[in-house]
Amino acid sequence: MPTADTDFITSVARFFASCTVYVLSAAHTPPTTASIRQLRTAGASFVIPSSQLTIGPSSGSQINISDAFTAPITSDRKDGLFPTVVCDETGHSLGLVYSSVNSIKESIVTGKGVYQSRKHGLWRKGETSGATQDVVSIRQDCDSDSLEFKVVQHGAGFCHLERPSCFGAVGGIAALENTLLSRLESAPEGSYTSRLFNDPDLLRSKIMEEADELCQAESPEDIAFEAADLFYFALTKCVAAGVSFAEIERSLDHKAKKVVRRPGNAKPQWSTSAVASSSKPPISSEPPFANDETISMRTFDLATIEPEERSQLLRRPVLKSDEMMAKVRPIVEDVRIRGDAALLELTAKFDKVTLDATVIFPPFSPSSMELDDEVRVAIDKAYHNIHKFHDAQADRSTLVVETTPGVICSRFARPVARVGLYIPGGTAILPSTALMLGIPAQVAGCKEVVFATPPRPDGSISLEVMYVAHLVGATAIVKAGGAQAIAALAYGTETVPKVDKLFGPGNQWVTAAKMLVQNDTDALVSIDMPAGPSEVLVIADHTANPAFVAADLLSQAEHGVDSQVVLLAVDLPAERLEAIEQEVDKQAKALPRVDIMRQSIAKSIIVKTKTVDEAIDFSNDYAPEHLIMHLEKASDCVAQIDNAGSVFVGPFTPESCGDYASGTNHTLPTNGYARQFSGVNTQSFQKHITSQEITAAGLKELGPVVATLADCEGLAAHANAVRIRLREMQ
Ligand SMILES: NC(=O)c1ccc[n+]([C@@H]2O[C@H](COP(=O)([O-])OP(=O)(O)OC[C@H]3O[C@@H](n4cnc5c(N)ncnc54)[C@H](O)[C@@H]3O)[C@@H](O)[C@H]2O)c1
Ligand SMILES: N[C@H](CO)Cc1c[nH]c[nH+]1
Ligand SMILES: [Zn+2]
Repeated sequence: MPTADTDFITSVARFFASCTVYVLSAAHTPPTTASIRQLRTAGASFVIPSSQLTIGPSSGSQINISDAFTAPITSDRKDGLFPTVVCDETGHSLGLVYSSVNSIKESIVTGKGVYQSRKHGLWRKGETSGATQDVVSIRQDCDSDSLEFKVVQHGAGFCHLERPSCFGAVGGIAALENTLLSRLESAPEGSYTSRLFNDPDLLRSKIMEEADELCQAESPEDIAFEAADLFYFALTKCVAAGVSFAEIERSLDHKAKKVVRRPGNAKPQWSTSAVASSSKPPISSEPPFANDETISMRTFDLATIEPEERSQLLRRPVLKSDEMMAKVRPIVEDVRIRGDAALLELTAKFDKVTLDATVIFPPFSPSSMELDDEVRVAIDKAYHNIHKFHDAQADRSTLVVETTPGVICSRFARPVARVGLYIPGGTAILPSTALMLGIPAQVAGCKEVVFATPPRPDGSISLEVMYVAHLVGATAIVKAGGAQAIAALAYGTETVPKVDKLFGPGNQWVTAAKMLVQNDTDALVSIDMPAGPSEVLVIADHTANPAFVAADLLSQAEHGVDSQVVLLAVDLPAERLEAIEQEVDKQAKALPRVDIMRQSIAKSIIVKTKTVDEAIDFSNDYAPEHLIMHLEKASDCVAQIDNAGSVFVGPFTPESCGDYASGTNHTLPTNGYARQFSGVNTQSFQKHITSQEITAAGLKELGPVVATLADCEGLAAHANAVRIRLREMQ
């Protein structure tokens, strides 16, 4: 007849058959609150300090926990042993061993890995090799005839071949964690990981950057690529803080056990209004969901920020170029090797358009460019202004300088013969870019002018782009976008004509591909400049009209989620700045591309400055693509501008005019490249050749100088080419 005590023992034994025992080794005795909390967080039913291995009613029988744990286990082997899988804390298997009731009990009591050798009795792992183990948990399988030990392995590893696992190398996150731990201990000279350990700001920025990139990734390969980057930086943070991957897993398991679910909403700063989630956000005339969250920029005060923070503010929210290069390289290679077949496949993949052929040649049919009168007249007017300004820039004269009597040097321009013009068509089709690139090509006299632009969903090209192609005399139109279009133009395919120079703005795929092909000597192609996501910097003082300022900021923020706009507020009273911020919010919400603006504005900044000079210094360091000056003495300030793609002066000069029709070019350097590049102009389509003609008298004068310098360099043949003539003249 069962007593209360035997009932208790039976129920404890039954309970143990289905639970995990967590052992606190001698090192944890007495147990610390932290170690117990950690194990409880991991879901431990029992945390057993080795000094307290009995439980039960304080009066009456107490039960030894190791007895209770082993009671239900049965072996189906002749030798009565239990096959035991040993794995590390993250569940990677280290090897297969055997356990006996005695070895299990000793493991529970000591907290060390103890097993049963089939030949040599109890096997206290590491007793001779030093590769000991701390046992983290012991579990029975579903029918209680085999076990799993989770351990922290010390020394050279579990395997007798001094490898971490008997099954070979451990990869994935476990391997990454090991590498990070070894870098933390002793990093090789110049190790990037060690830089991350020592620079929390850099690590923070990388985590944010990678999280953003993961959100933007679309294809399965890109998502895997970005997630791996994010894991790397996140784990670096954990390792630096002494947090193991096992702890992360325990926290996950613990969360999974929670009965009450959190609502799961994002914090305000990470809601869709604040974070880029896709390179192609939905564009609709109505916001897809009611979103009343304020659309606002982050504000900084130049007077109170550290120099390091100022440098951070000068950086754009774009992907690092080496990361973009790694993504773009396979696309470019594919087109280089497989030509049209790859181009058609990539167009189907990225633009979701299945085409039979990619290139169309003139004459273009009238129906492919039939426009409303209003649009055609507007394009014609824009064409006129842009042509006028670019025609004036053409270098048609020959420069002639007589440097020494009888030594005549000259320089003259020739068109680049074959040019490729990229016209963006991702989130918006930009016929204006076709004008901005096609007109200077036409003025310069380029022989082959090849357009490339992503096709529309039905496989056609927009009527407006076709009309501009006709106006500027395009010789071919490639229906492709992104990196694949750039590769096709750079290398040529069976049908796409190869070009000598590539022009045009585009998203990060286009810009990275341009940078990549210009470095390939096989392509023998040059580029205009890196013209990536649009940006604008507005400097505003007390005279600025808040509605105008907001409208100018939004005009570039609507280009894409990776655009950035900057407002430099010069000594603005709080109410004035607030009025601008309210206008940004109000106007953005009334515009069709509000979803894009929510994301680009969230990455954008307001910087407060005390003086105009401070603002201009900041702007020169930022080197914006567009600079708008809403200043009392805007015209006077132009002389102070050293770095900018294009400058817009005064309250009645919206940047949009430069984008479309005033005459200046809108293809401009972004991402700070205005420090060293000009925007596209007519001379971008020209190259210069120098020439010289020297008379006998001129050579008599100059020849000895040349011969002396050639002697200095030890290049006797050079000197000889002069002296042979001088001798002839004597
Ligand atoms: N700096 C300048 O002068 C200037 C002028 C006009 C426009 N812009 C900028 O040009 C950009 C235009 O970008 P867009 O995206 O609208 O058009 P886009 O034509 O530059 O890019 C669209 C193409 O990108 C490729 N692509 C998109 N996501 C991809 C992915 N995940 N993998 C591989 N390929 C992918 C696709 O092939 C698609 O056809 C904007 O950022 C705008 O601000 C700059
Ligand atoms: N602002 C862009 C250059 O960064 C050009 C453009 C085209 N259409 C409208 N805007
Ligand atoms: Zn624009």
